[in-house]
Amino acid sequence: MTTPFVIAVDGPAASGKGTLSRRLATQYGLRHLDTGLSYRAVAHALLSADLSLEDEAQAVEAAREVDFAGLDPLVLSTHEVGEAASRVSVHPAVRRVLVEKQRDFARVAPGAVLDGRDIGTVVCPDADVKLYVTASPQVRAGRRHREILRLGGQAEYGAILADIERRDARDMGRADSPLRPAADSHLLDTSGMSIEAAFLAACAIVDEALAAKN
Ligand SMILES: Nc1ncnc2c1ncn2[C@@H]1O[C@H](COP(=O)(O)OP(=O)(O)OP(=O)(O)O)[C@@H](O)[C@H]1O
Ligand SMILES: Nc1ccn([C@@H]2O[C@H](COP(=O)(O)O)[C@@H](O)[C@H]2O)c(=O)n1
Repeated sequence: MTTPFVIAVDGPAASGKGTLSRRLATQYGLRHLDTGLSYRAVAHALLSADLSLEDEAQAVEAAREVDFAGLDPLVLSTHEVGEAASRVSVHPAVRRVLVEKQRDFARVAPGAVLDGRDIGTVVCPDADVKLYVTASPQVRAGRRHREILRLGGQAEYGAILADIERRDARDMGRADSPLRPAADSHLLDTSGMSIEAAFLAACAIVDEALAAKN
């Protein structure tokens, strides 16, 4: 493979894009970047410094400091940080800084799997494969609920569903880089699919693209 092979995976919260992306990266020997963590890192920096999430200039400063190698999913994966991330991600100047860093990551051989909300539409519009992973809000809320309980936490299904619907509305409704499938993306609705079935369906799509590239 001469030029980096890039797989773009987009989708709404708790759709399973991270799970799928990690497996695809392992399967195809690619690097993986969860771009949601970079928006979470900006939000976490503002929250920790007691700064307003509406303060675009401070958010840009925090975005410039983001180092993908130093992102800690354990610290950044809380509900509070996720909610704050969806608020800082509406700032266009923050997006510009993070998108440049994400593109730099994708450029390195042998290539990468990036997951997020705008990978196929904005970050890597020329990606070799674009997947749009989704599932109904009820299915996604059920998965997240089970995940939290499995990890020993406490959560109420109704509150998670409300959170997912609010996050969808904000991510799909913002002016800059709203969440939407790229015109040339493959839609994977995993509402009735196991993790394994979703992975196999994605591999079939990637294998076809690899064959066409080589
Ligand atoms: N096809 C599937 N069937 C059942 N459970 C799934 C499936 N895909 C993912 N899951 C589970 O759903 C939960 C959410 O998955 P994951 O964290 O990959 O979603 P995500 O889209 O990356 O979420 P976020 O955007 O919030 O980071 C996890 O517990 C995961 O194990
Ligand atoms: N490419 C991306 C990735 C994420 N966001 C925003 O960050 C929030 C948190 O993302 P998770 O995937 O970790 O849940 C998300 O709700 C988006 O608002 C983004 O804008 N672009």
